[in-house]
Amino acid sequence: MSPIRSRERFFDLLTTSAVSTWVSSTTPVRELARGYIAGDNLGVAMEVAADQVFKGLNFSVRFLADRATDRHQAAACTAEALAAINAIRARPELTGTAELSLALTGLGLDVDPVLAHDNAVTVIGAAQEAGILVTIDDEGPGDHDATMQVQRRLLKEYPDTGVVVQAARHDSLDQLDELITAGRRIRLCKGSYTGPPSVTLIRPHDIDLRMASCLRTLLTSPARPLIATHDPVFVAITERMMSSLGRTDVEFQMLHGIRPLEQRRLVDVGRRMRVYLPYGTNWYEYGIRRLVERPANLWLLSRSVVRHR
Ligand SMILES: Cc1cc2nc3c(=O)[nH]c(=O)nc-3n(C[C@H](O)[C@H](O)[C@H](O)COP(=O)(O)OP(=O)(O)OC[C@H]3O[C@@H](n4cnc5c(N)ncnc54)[C@H](O)[C@@H]3O)c2cc1C
Repeated sequence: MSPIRSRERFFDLLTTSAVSTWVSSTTPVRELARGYIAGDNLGVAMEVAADQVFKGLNFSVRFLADRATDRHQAAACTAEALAAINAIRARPELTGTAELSLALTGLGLDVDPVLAHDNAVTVIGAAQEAGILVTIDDEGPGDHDATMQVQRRLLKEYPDTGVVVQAARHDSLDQLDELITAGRRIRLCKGSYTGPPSVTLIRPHDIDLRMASCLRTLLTSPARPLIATHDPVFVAITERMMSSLGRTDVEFQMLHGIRPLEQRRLVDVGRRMRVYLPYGTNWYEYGIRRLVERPANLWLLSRSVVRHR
């Protein structure tokens, strides 16, 4: 089985309710997973954001909401995004550095795509007034098509909205073709989710080749490239292409807790760097996804599961 497929199976096992109750209370796993989270609440996340800004980084906050299963939950998630906008607004030192990453499932995508759209409009409108950028996350193959439908509508109304392209999808280059337009903010990442073989590439080598093609397409386009990777190879290729193409508008993006020294190095050499700051008490699934992405963590995770059994 491909390492990516086994990683996804392991993630599925760790997020079943019986195992997750145990693993989330296992101290080393809990501590490691929480290293990827900016904090349990908005107040703490804002302190982390201010620290990043002090160090010369920009940031993107993401509230780790449950998937909304009714309008009430979707409204609560919308209210949290508006609270984040107000919290950023209240701190003048954060002016011009902030982005919100939005997961449409939190805003009601499962309940009704129209509801998710309307809630996103409320958030994007408020963010725009406050000078804060917004990017729509791609939550994986199960949500991709519904997300794209809502996103197409949002892009007509708010063309500055940032979008995500997961290189690992078979249709990633077609997606770039559809999305590329002058100035559009496009976040290119390898993609965290494995879908059926008809939807996503499975072999790491194939994903890397596709990432390279997407990178070339994006960097030679008039869109605004947001390169979301920790991979030293792709950081180096991006830097080399930036100098050969004379592009200075490229933004690097990395996740909180991953390669912080590299994040600082990029700032020190004059690159634009944004760190993604997820926050909230609902940290388990996000934290475990990050842990299984790193082979070095698998031993620790396997030991926790074996002890559980
Ligand atoms: C700002 C941002 C937003 C993102 N948004 C999305 C999204 O909307 N949808 C989506 O599917 N994916 C998203 N991703 C995740 C992305 O798709 C990858 O899963 C993730 O970034 C790992 O891929 P990589 O390019 O770093 O390469 P990899 O080959 O996975 O990793 C390269 C190197 O980075 C380091 N590294 C990577 N992951 C970890 C880790 N978890 N812990 C410790 N070290 C690590 C290791 O040194 C590794 O060798 C986002 C990533 C970023 C940075």
